[in-house]
Amino acid sequence: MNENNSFFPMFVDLKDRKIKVFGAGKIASRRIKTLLSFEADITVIAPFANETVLGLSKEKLISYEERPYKKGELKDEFFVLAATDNLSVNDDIYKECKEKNIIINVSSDFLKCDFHFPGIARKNNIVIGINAGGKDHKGAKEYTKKIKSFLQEEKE
Ligand SMILES: C[C@@]1(CC(=O)O)c2cc3[nH]c(cc4nc(cc5[nH]c(cc(n2)[C@H]1CCC(=O)O)[C@@](C)(CC(=O)O)[C@@H]5CCC(=O)O)C(CC(=O)O)=C4CCC(=O)O)c(CCC(=O)O)c3CC(=O)O
Ligand SMILES: NC(=O)C1=CN([C@@H]2O[C@H](COP(=O)(O)OP(=O)(O)OC[C@H]3O[C@@H](n4cnc5c(N)ncnc54)[C@H](O)[C@@H]3O)[C@@H](O)[C@H]2O)C=CC1
Repeated sequence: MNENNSFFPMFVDLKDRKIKVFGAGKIASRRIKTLLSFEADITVIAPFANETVLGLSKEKLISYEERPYKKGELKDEFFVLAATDNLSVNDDIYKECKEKNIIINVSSDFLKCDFHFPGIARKNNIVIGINAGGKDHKGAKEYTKKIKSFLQEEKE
């Protein structure tokens, strides 16, 4: 992993891309909502899902499979988010992705991320992604808030 340098902000077309999310709690659901706004094709796998995930599944905006991660299940995902609250499960998902060359983001370990999930501020066609290299989550959150309000206050 790249521990010293910054990550490159690659702006990617997610429309209809297959994304698997393991975990359906606070962090997973926040990220699923963001990814949906970029029109990704999302499957969520978790034994328990929160209201947000259940609601999105009911509206058929995502697929939800009520079960734990099964070793060997990954195949042709564009990328995978490991956002369970079980570190060893997150680690198993990470290892399978590495073996299969699938891009992976592990929310419990910044070193096990091929990419980081950014804070996002959007207005019309402008999309701004904020990242602090895994070294300052609070800073990323604060700058996201500041930039969001800057974009809102700006005249059309
Ligand atoms: C490296 C990264 C990898 C990735 O997951 O992609 C990562 C990793 C980790 N975060 C942790 C904790 C927290 N992260 C947040 C918030 C955000 N974290 C986000 C991104 C990232 N987090 C990636 C790049 C980070 C960077 O830029 O430096 C944001 C920007 C986007 C988003 O999550 O949507 C979002 C703000 C957006 C917004 O609010 O707009 C909060 C606050 C909160 O949730 O309110 C806390 C609580 C603690 C606190 O307050 O400090 C832990 C410890 C977990 C534990 O110990 O259990 C790890 C694991 C580790 O560091 O190894
Ligand atoms: N990157 C970030 O911004 C942050 C990351 N975290 C990390 O994110 C992870 C998730 O945190 P929360 O969403 O708050 O947890 P949560 O407790 O709200 O949700 C956990 C989810 O994982 C699922 N799960 C448990 N075992 C599973 C398995 N074997 N297969 C599939 N799903 C499984 C549960 O059913 C549940 O849906 C934690 O590891 C935490 O350390 C926490 C705070 C911020």
